[in-house]
Amino acid sequence: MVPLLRVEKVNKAFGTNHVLRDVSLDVHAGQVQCVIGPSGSGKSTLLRCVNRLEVPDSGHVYLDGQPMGYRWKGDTLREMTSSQLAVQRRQMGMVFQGFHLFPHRRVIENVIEGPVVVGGVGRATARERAMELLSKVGLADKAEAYPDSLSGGQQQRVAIARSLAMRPKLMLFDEPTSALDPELVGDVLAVMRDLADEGMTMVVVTHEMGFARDVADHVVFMDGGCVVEAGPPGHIFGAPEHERTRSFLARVL
Ligand SMILES: Nc1ncnc2c1ncn2[C@@H]1O[C@H](COP(=O)(O)OP(=O)(O)OP(=O)(O)O)[C@@H](O)[C@H]1O
Repeated sequence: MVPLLRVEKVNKAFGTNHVLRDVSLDVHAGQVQCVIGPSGSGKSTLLRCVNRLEVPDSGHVYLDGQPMGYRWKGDTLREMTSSQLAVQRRQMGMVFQGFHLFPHRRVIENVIEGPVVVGGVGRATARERAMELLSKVGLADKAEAYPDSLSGGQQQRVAIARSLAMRPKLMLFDEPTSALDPELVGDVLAVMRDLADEGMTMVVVTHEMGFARDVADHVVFMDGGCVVEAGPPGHIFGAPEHERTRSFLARVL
């Protein structure tokens, strides 16, 4: 079966800093993969290469069998134009550590912006769907509020609803709870857990080991820009094979 997402031997350097080294992974539809590892190991860069916010130096990323950033013309691969790439990128939702909401627009406007402006969905339909999504993330009563009046955890849940409004095939989360006060982390993780239960395909860069252990189908441990070890959480957390994995887990658990 073709994986929904395939990362194939991706390399990325910033100057002399070789940040990703031959990173490969497959994510199948409905899977949750958590990427863990020490600070600076390349986790965020990997996600950014997946949705092509960064362009890999070599290697490829395939979404549903289609190479990200390229299209076939006859039997040669041609680089996409930026507007073609934007369309392709929309198939992935991305949630960052910061929430990047529009501060001067109400919560509901933040959620309907993408479908209306980019997706060409009518306002009434977009609004109805946005209200469903805000209910899903537990914030229907905040639809008319401005982002600044919400807690960080609530803003992050709005950011998740906003990504979902574009009906992505896949959600990428880059440390979505790292900027939150500890007491707000649980609500965001609960929303992500619900998404996982509903079958959303997710790649989650996280320092939340409990989430990785309990929710992931597959855990990828990165260190020094390499995938050191990957497998089911029972294997990574219960019986890691590599000393680097063991010493990382001993530090964080
Ligand atoms: N745009 C950039 N320009 C230059 N160097 C960068 C850039 N983005 C990332 N790096 C470098 O790449 C390395 C890996 O960073 P990255 O953010 O991918 O790691 P990470 O594993 O996500 O770390 P953390 O857990 O702290 O977020 C770091 O040395 C970082 O300084």
